[in-house]
Amino acid sequence: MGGGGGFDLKGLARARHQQGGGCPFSALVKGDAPTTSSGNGKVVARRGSERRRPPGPPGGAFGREALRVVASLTLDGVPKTTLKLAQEYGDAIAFENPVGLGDAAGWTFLSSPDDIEHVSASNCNNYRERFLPDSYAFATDGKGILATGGEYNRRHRSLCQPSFQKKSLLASFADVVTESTEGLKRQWEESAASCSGVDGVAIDLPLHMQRLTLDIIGSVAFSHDFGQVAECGREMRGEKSERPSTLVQAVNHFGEALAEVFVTPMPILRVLEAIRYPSVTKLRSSLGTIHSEMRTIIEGRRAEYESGTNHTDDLLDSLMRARDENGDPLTTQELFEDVHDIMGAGHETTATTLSALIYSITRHKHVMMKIKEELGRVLGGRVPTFEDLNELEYTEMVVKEVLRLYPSIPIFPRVAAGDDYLPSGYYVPKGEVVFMSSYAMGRLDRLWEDPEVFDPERFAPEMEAKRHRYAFVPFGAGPRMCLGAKFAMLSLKLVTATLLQGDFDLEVCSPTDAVLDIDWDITMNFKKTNGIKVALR
Ligand code: HEM
Repeated sequence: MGGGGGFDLKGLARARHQQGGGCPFSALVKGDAPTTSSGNGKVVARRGSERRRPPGPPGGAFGREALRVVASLTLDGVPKTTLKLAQEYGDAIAFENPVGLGDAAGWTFLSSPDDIEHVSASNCNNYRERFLPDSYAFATDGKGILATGGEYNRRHRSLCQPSFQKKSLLASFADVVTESTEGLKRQWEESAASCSGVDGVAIDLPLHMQRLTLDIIGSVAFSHDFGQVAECGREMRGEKSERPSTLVQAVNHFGEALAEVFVTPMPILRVLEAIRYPSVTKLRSSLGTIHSEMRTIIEGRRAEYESGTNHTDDLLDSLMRARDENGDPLTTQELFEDVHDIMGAGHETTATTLSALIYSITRHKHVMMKIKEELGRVLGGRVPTFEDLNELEYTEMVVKEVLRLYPSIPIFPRVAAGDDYLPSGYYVPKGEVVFMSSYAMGRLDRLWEDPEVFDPERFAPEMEAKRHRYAFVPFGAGPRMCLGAKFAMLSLKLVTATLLQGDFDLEVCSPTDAVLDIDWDITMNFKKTNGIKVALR
């Protein structure tokens, strides 16, 4: 993977060597450590013990090394920087925050499975809150699931979670996935059949996957057809594009505007709003449009319920029927907030993973052959269903290998509610922001043999059984784990199984790297178009 332009850590290695190979930058802070929790979640008294901090950049928060790390974050992006840090410093690294930026005590980056298990699961009560940039709370008014915490998050999660766990609902979502993908497959087949040139028809894979997943999430969430797969067909036939619907435009504008102001702190966002700064105005107006369009849909659905004419069975229906422990339903406003949040969380993440998935399969001919063999054996040309999922074992191994190399949310951060000690022995003070990097974990050679090699066999059941459960965490872990993980896995497998049974051959046009040097945009999703083009023949 690309490492250009980043920070040079030779100085660190030298310093480590001079100090006898240990961990030279660990700060030892003497003091009365408060009562804290052990790796298995039990409370242990650590009074009088040394508060050993993870290593940090020599020279402190304002030293040259720290500045180089900041430069790397800007130039290489957060995921690649976390990998470099993990390779150079080991399982944990801490940055102090002497000026109290963002109210964080400091920032710790973790990449050891034991520490990840401790923070995300076994001692999760100390790390319930997610750390997200202010822009997210600004855009969602502090509502929804992703950016909230405490009792609010618990109530909404518990109301929304059953929709992504109930077998009957997942089975009907699976039908939506295959139906939309069949639509795209037909467009691809028609284009391939009508193309006489030897080079085939080149398609912009990320764009097609974005459109496919928007159609899927629209149908699953509230039985709405965004008409994006049809747009792929029109484009491929060289027909005039249809003007996108108001809702599609608003969804796209919202994503663009959020990316533009993603790392802007709240006070500045407020000022930008007051002076009607274009990105903030775009954010507000697109959200207003999504809100009013979806409110109309939600109110229409309520009216159907009341008149007994409702025939849909989607996420919105499921949430309308849901009741909390007091028997209260979600209000119309809450329904909007949760459905919108879930759509946002599930759309681009799945689209970008699918791009990396189809690319990787197409690029590795032996993988393509093995998947096709499995599809032929299990499905024999028919459309896959929910019941087939368990049989598609090799396809699942390939999906997991793609998630290892290209987790579309590469980092999942938490805030420490109280002082704590990690299984690695390091001290975490209250208020510390703890970053867990699934990207770094997926590419460390202390966790994977030849991590840069694309090899689905590492996810064969016997190989998985030997591995630490928390070495592979593309969906995060613990009580804040991805709500849609099952649905995402189901979608990734079914889209692959449907498309690869199409009457066309797929060939990579560009790029040609075995492992993609993917860039993440500021919102932590892969950049929209990474120049991935495949040809249909
Ligand atoms: C390949 C696709 C996806 C990936 C890699 C992914 C990954 C993640 C990750 C890493 C988190 C943070 C977990 C943590 O902090 O422990 C997350 C949260 C979340 N995801 Fe996904 N996700 C995907 C698809 C989806 C889908 C399809 C949906 C729903 C339809 C969804 C809904 C959510 C929600 C609601 C949260 C917030 C949960 C909370 O804060 O309590 N995700 N996802």
